[in-house]
Amino acid sequence: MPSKGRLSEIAEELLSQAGLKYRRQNRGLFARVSGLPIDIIFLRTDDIPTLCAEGAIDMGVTGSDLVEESGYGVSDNASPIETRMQLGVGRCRLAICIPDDSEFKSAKDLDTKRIATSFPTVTKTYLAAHHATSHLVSLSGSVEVMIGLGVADAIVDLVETGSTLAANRLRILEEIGSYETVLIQGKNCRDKETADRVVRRLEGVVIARDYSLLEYNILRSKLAAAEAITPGFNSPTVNSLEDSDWCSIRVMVKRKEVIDAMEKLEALGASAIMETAISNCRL
Ligand SMILES: Nc1ncnc2c1ncn2[C@@H]1O[C@H](COP(=O)(O)OP(=O)(O)OP(=O)(O)O)[C@@H](O)[C@H]1O
Ligand SMILES: O=P(O)(O)OC[C@H]1O[C@H](OP(=O)(O)OP(=O)(O)O)[C@H](O)[C@@H]1O
Ligand SMILES: [Mg+2]
Repeated sequence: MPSKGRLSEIAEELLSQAGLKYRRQNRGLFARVSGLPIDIIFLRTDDIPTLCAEGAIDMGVTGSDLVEESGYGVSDNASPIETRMQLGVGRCRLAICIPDDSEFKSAKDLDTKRIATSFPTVTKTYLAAHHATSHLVSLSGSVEVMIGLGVADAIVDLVETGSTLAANRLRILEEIGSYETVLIQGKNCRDKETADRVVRRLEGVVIARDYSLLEYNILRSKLAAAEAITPGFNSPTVNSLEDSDWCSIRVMVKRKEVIDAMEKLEALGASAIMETAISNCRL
């Protein structure tokens, strides 16, 4: 688990919702999960891919950007780590950024220019693919101020809301990739059965966060049209009502699609449409 920083909070909340309970004392670096054969080690987020690849840890929560930067992320059989799950949180983009008033038009224009970044490997690969060889200045943080300091002509850094860029009068030239928090597993994981249990538990939480349960009543004659609006995970559950012309539906719907689905169902004549949040599930 990440020992500090934004991913530490994200990971703590996910594990707790998945019922993996542990007590971390005074920002200690080690904790034991109650009732499961799992020990947690708190490490720097950016060291987690390497330590998993080296077999020091069996699984880890980290950013997919850091997995890619570590060089261990290539998904082929020789890779010492695999991404078991995308956790649906910590979403961000890695982008080449330049001053608001810069005249650079594309990555190619950065050939022979100076680029400050905490992602030298990913940056180098991207630039090479775009026929640019730049001088990379590798730093571990506060990259956005480097253009102002005269250290670089452009930067490659993570962007989430874009507020740090705006505050430093920078804009995105090109996006290199989109990333999120992931659960990784080492190839020589010592207890694959427990690893699978962790994955199943986290899946329950991650899917539940993404989906709501929608219930509504609909005329049987409109069932096919309603199913087209809310197809569900496999298919909706259909129950009979006292009035045999009607039926009641229970179905999983992506949270961000619920309002839209509700409107369409209402227009179709559905009634008693209700959304319920799911806190955990097994599908
Ligand atoms: N706005 C963001 N900025 C940076 N990283 C983000 C952002 N949103 C999500 N992330 C993810 O968080 C990871 C960094 O996590 P970390 O736990 O090191 O947090 P941090 O708050 O950046 O810590 P630090 O104080 O060491 O910079 C990134 O690699 C990325 O995957
Ligand atoms: O688009 P935004 O929402 O503004 O987020 C992006 C900023 O957040 C991160 O910095 P962080 O807070 O981790 O500080 P750091 O540079 O010290 O790592 C990242 O390196 C960007 O600077
Ligand atoms: Mg940071």
